[in-house]
Amino acid sequence: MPLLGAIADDFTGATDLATMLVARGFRTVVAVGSEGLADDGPAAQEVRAADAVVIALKSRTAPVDEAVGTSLAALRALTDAGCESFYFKYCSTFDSTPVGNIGPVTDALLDALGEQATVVVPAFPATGRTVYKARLFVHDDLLEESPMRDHPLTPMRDSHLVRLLAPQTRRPVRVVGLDTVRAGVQALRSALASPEYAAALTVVDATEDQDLRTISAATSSMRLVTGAAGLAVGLTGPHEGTARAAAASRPGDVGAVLAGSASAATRAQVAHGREHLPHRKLDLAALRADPEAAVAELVDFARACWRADPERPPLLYAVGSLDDLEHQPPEGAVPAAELVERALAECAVGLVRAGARRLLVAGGETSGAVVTALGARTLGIGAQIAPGVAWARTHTGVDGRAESVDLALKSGNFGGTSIFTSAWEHLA
Ligand SMILES: Nc1ncnc2c1ncn2[C@@H]1O[C@H](COP(=O)(O)OP(=O)(O)O)[C@@H](O)[C@H]1O
Ligand SMILES: O=C(O)[C@@H](O)C(=O)COP(=O)(O)O
Repeated sequence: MPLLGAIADDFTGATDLATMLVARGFRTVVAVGSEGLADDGPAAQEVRAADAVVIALKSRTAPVDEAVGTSLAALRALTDAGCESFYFKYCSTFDSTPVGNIGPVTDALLDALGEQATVVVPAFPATGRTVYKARLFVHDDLLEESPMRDHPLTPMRDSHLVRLLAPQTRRPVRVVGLDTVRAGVQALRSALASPEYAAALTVVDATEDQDLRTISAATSSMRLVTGAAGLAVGLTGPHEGTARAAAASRPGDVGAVLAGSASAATRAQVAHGREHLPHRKLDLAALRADPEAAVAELVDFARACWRADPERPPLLYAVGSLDDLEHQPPEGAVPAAELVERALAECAVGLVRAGARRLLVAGGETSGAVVTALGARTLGIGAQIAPGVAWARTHTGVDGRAESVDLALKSGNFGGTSIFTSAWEHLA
């Protein structure tokens, strides 16, 4: 029975946290939404055999009420599954709109658990995210000076976590600095227990994994912690070295890369992919004119690529440079973000129908759309490709047939430049 239950506000975030938990010795299942856990179906059975379960939601940019509602439903499902401690996973770049959803969801989860306080820990040093004096850095840049300032859905124009969070929550937002963290577990625990912090959301500085281990130890009795996947570096599960799931696909299975992300790392990966892989850019005008035909054409292109060389997965991508971003749709037209998510999701279905058994998907929202369209209920985390990115084994439900497929859900800003060509080696 799982002890740890996590709620992730997007799908790449869910596999990111699950990858960390698996590395820390937790047999981990990612459940797609909480609905599948209510009955006693295969998803519920997989969850029962796990040490940790991460429920993947697509709530990061949803309206606040919806994000709160789905997060509370997830909490109920986790509690019913036997979980005793909880982790709200949001983005290491604190992606949120000015009205939420990190603050409202945290408040709602605390209220539902009858708890007053928790910590706010987006630091993830392995991916260059550090927090110092409550400011969030992405590698050498403040968040507001990083490429995240141009994100199409959640542009981050401030780096101060108190200023970002305070307007989103009913609770006071406090800060514990690095000096207290470095003073050790007992000092941090005492600080968090003092009256000033006892009913607050407390941003805790961390610049190294050791800081995260200290925070994790000092918060071990909190029923809810919140943060990026980095905080899980301090947890230890019962299955060290044996927690990873086996791959679903077999050598020789064909695959594809679907990139809906506009993030800086993905754009560099797309540029590399364009040099080494057969590729097609999504054409917004064609998708608006006749979406079915445009998707069918992309799937046909992939089939032709597989026939020519099954070893080279085709790359279907939305954004090569920031100039490709459409900020305002033509009058009455579907916004580009929705159009692209829908198209890549339909491509994924078409590709699986055509025989694909491995898909690398770039982008959190994009991954949510793809996984949902494929009808996947759970993801079993397999081999790690890069910090925060792993292959995940799943069973899709395309045309009512359960096909085993490996999915790598890559956060927009994660992974090295060559990940679209090198990821496949990790499935061998
Ligand atoms: N040309 C475009 N114009 C506007 N938005 C786009 C375009 N291409 C893709 N998008 C959208 O940008 C968003 C990227 O978000 P996401 O998939 O979460 O990537 P990331 O992980 O980089 O944040 C998606 O909703 C995607 O559909
Ligand atoms: O914490 C992170 O950075 C990731 O797990 C994450 O949530 C990424 O989101 P996207 O960039 O939208 O994929």
